[in-house]
Amino acid sequence: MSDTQKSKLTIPPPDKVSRPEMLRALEFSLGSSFSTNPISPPPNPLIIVISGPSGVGKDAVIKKLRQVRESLHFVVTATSRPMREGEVDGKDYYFVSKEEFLSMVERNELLEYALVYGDYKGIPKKQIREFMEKGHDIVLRVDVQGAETLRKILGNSAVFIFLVAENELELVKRLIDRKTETSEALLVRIATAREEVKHVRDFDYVVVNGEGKLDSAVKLVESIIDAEKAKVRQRRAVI
Ligand SMILES: Nc1ncnc2c1ncn2[C@@H]1O[C@H](COP(=O)(O)OP(=O)(O)OP(=O)(O)O)[C@@H](O)[C@H]1O
Repeated sequence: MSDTQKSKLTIPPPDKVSRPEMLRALEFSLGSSFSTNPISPPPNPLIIVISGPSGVGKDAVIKKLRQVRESLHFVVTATSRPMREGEVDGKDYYFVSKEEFLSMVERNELLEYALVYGDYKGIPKKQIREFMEKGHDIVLRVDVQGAETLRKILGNSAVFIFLVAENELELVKRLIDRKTETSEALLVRIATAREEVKHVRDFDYVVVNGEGKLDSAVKLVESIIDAEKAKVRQRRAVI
């Protein structure tokens, strides 16, 4: 009789013993006790880059995501653009002067920065490091140009999500209705958006933020995050 056959004999029928007795018998037969260690290690903190053309709804999606996912850290971008009505310094952006911004660049404090429509925007590195160390996932909101730079810096160590409207007309309507741009600025943004949508292939995921369907877009972003956290081969970003 083989060893396996012998050990099988020592296991009582399941209907004759309690669960603890059964566990003991199984452990005895296998020669080791059952582990309570997690089978998979905890997922790495994730960097999620959310991008898309101007007016597509990046801020709107992020605002909603902030309400439903408190564990995410939304990096506050530094910008030299003037504050819009209703915006709060330190919450929406860190509003700094052009001079202050350029000294942050000189001190190498920014992960990425760019001059966008005449204003500087950049991502403070320190904030990302601090929150990743605490185990938080990080959300970066950048324009398409910024996403391309970040891809060069971070490669596949971050997940890149491209937001689009259902079609060009809807995007233009949204920008018109927002009433935050002059006519000239509006024209530049629309012309740029036309070019930017061609860059969708550089991203990992595309999410349609359809008219009146903000909730669905946010749900899809949440599903992407969940799927990323369940990946066997996790991304590992080092800033
Ligand atoms: N799903 C949606 N349906 C209808 N309106 C929307 C939707 N998503 C966003 N909007 C509206 O469209 C306008 C543009 O959205 P938002 O300001 O979030 O865009 P953005 O991508 O952050 O733009 P920018 O890059 O210029 O800052 C806002 O007035 C916003 O309320």
